[in-house]
Amino acid sequence: MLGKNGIGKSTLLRTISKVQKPLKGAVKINQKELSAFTNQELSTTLSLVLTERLPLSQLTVFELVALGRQPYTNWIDKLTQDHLKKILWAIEQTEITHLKNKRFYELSDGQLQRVLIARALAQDTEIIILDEPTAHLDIHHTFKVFSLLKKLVKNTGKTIIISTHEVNLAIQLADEFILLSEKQLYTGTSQELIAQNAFEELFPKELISFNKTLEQFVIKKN
Ligand SMILES: Nc1ncnc2c1ncn2[C@@H]1O[C@H](COP(=O)(O)OP(=O)(O)OP(=O)(O)O)[C@@H](O)[C@H]1O
Repeated sequence: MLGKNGIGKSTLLRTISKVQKPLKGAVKINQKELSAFTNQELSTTLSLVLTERLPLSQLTVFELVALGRQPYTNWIDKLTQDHLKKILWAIEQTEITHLKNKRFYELSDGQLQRVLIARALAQDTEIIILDEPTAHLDIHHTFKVFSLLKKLVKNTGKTIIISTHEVNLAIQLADEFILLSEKQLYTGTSQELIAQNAFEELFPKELISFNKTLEQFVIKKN
């Protein structure tokens, strides 16, 4: 999901994930109105990864990821072999095995982001929603998170929806776009959006412009 600052990306993601009520209209997941989902149903259908700082606690990385199993267990001390398997799989997929026993407050932003993705994976939902998952990351860690998400889509068939300002990277990696602009909402593949000149609507044209051949935004020389 792309759109300039303040256009409404987080609001739309919060609406899709039932954190807030729709300002207008309705949300349906698999033909069912979101308002008809119980909390239990929703937490086994959709997981949400936000960039907000977590409340301070003594939780280890393993325990934080294990919390993803809460919709199925309620208590960490009742983890069965099946739960354990899913938690370890999530840890392995996100390549955080070496961090398993660390306290989560010891982690770098890039490591924490992978841990939160692991928790969402452990939650085992069809849909994962991430609001600006690379907000505080350098270009290397941004790419690491993007390629991890791409790998997960390929390996698990999950639907992963992210909002991002990393337009150039998204054009290379995302299968489909939702692009919010003041005029309208565009959806489709990058090629479909390029054909509609949708990327040009993201930003004012004085400083950067969209280069259709490169399929990237470039800085204007003068
Ligand atoms: N459909 C809407 N109608 C009216 N107000 C809206 C709508 N969507 C969002 N807003 C308001 O616009 C403001 C910015 O929204 P939001 O934080 O969702 O934008 P954003 O695209 O996520 O911004 P950023 O990229 O800076 O994080 C908020 O005050 C929000 O309440």
